[in-house]
Amino acid sequence: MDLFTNQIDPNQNILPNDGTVNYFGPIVELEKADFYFERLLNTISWEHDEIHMFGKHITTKRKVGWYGEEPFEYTYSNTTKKALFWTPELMELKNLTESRTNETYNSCLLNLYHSGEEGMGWHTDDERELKPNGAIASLSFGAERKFAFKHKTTKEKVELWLDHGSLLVMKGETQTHWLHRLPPTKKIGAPRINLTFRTIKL
Ligand SMILES: O=C(O)CCC(=O)C(=O)O
Ligand SMILES: [Fe+2]
Repeated sequence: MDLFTNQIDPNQNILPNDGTVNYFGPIVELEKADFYFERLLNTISWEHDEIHMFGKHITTKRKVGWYGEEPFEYTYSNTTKKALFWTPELMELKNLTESRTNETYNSCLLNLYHSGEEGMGWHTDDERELKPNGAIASLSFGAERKFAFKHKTTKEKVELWLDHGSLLVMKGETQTHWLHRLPPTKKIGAPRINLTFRTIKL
């Protein structure tokens, strides 16, 4: 079943079972969201992601940034990155996200998608450095994009649109039972920046 949420209720779990995902809709007003998009675009140390998979070396079109309260090392797809210290905007956005989600985070992975043709394939955020079942909060700026969940065993799908300035949180057993992705599309030309606040195990 495909579900498109048009009514926004942050208390509603958009997953039918095996995890919790809440969509808050936009949590910063439009002008502020435009400001953050511009600022993040110009101040984050964006780098192409180097992925080592199946013996191949791939450079993604999408760019990434990795920040945190300590120089945490984070390994995914056989690449290790060392976190840079929070920028002022990241610190503000972290505080806002913590107060809205009632959770704490110590790091943030940023993704810059230059257009709809860049996306992210099916995956779970369950790297060994992350606190098991820790909340992952996702902030989006720029082009509105579709986001999808797929249950690992039942294959059930849940889809929604992530708006400019919006917040989504994935909690509980979500990463154990569900995959998620950002599908690529030729219909969207504008760029998008996504921030996922995470907790690295100390
Ligand atoms: O861009 C997004 O909305 C999702 C990013 C994501 O899933 C990730 O960084 O792990
Ligand atoms: Fe993810």
